[in-house]
Amino acid sequence: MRLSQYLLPTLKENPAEAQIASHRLMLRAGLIRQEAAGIYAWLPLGLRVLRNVERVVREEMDRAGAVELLMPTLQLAELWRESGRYDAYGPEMLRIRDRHERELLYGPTNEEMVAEIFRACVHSWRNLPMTLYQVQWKFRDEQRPRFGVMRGREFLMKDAYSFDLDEAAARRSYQRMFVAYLRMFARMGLRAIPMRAETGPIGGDLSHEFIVLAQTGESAVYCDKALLQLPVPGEDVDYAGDLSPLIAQWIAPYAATGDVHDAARFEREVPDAQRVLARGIEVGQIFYYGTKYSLPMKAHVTGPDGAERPIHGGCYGVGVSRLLGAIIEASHDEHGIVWPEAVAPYRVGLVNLKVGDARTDAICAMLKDQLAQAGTEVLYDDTDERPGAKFARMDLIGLPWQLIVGPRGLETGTVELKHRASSERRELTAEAVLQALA
Ligand SMILES: Nc1ncnc2c1ncn2[C@@H]1O[C@H](COS(=O)(=O)NC(=O)[C@@H](N)CS)[C@@H](O)[C@H]1O
Repeated sequence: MRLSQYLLPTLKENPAEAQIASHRLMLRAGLIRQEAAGIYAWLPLGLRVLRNVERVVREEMDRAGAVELLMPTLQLAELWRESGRYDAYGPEMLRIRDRHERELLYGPTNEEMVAEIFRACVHSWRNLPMTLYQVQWKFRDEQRPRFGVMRGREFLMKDAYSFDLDEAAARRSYQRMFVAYLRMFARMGLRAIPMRAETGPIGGDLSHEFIVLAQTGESAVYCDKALLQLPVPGEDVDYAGDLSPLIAQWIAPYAATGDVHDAARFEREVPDAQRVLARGIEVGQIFYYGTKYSLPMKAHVTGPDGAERPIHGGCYGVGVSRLLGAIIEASHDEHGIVWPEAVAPYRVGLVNLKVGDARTDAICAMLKDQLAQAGTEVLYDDTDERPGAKFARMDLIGLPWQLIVGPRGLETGTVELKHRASSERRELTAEAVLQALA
């Protein structure tokens, strides 16, 4: 992609309204633009990252056996009257009337709707276990949207819902999602810690939040340092097997957010040197809620004994748009964003220091084509701005690699390859660069 034909409205100054690094950097790097309080336009570079985060989430959900569908953002109010949550949900719910005066709402979550789809389509225990998921925009009319996409009003969520014959089976579905969450956040370069959590408006009696440690996080975090060193399950993890021993490793050490923290227990169980007191960002939350929705919504199946019974359910949410903020909070420096390779919008920023010079133009064209053939996405800075401005912008948008082509380097037949995260620079021949990036 040529920068001269791209939309990348970077900002020199820190916007006054941005209080945390990720909000500042997402605006300055031209990833998003606020259209209303808590409502953002996703500009080209930000959208590429959002799609990459979605890809990692989908891959791990699919690996764990979940099946993707897509539900509408608009829902009938009567669906929420069936579960009794319509009035209980409160002012966060955006209520809409259509031209026929029918009561609709912009979905903050989809437990009722997925139960309606399930009860219409599935009637036998032979179809279970089943976990359905979607990646869909949600609306919650937060009283104080803030920190950019971290607490928005319209935001992108992966929400999954499991359906099982009984509690034991439902807990196994819960364990599969727990492991899938450990994997997906690790692949995004994050260390997300599972913590027991309150269940709130979603309900149920078992829930874990997945928290990424960050100074600016909204949640207070107390945990055993052991949790920061546990190995994340590999891609060969056996989802059909018993995940209990693996899960036990992750829930044995003390971990709690401020609202459920037991100070006495923390002091008793965790040696001083192992105690972590930090702040964190909730990037995902999973719930087991049994028959909370299947009873009122009559989501039943016929069991092996021929009797009808309500399914046992759970739901599993990931803040897909929030993750861009969380990743930046966890991975930036004084020059800007440092994207992990798995989610970076482009892998290489190719900088031509003398656009219009036949030799630099030719080398850049060759490198861009060769890298594209090798499957490496390149953002080509073919603008005629000064080198200093080009370097600063490349550092700000945080692509993993910078490939700098200038007349002086070409005198000695070399180009410069810079690794953004380590700032390590190497003068290499074009061939060596292609090898290094293979
Ligand atoms: N206002 C918001 N802005 C951005 N992300 C949010 C917001 N509210 C929640 N999230 C993200 O969405 C995730 C799931 O939200 S939730 O309320 O915990 N869970 C649910 O809604 C369940 N229905 C999941 S299936 C949260 O862990 C958080 O990462």
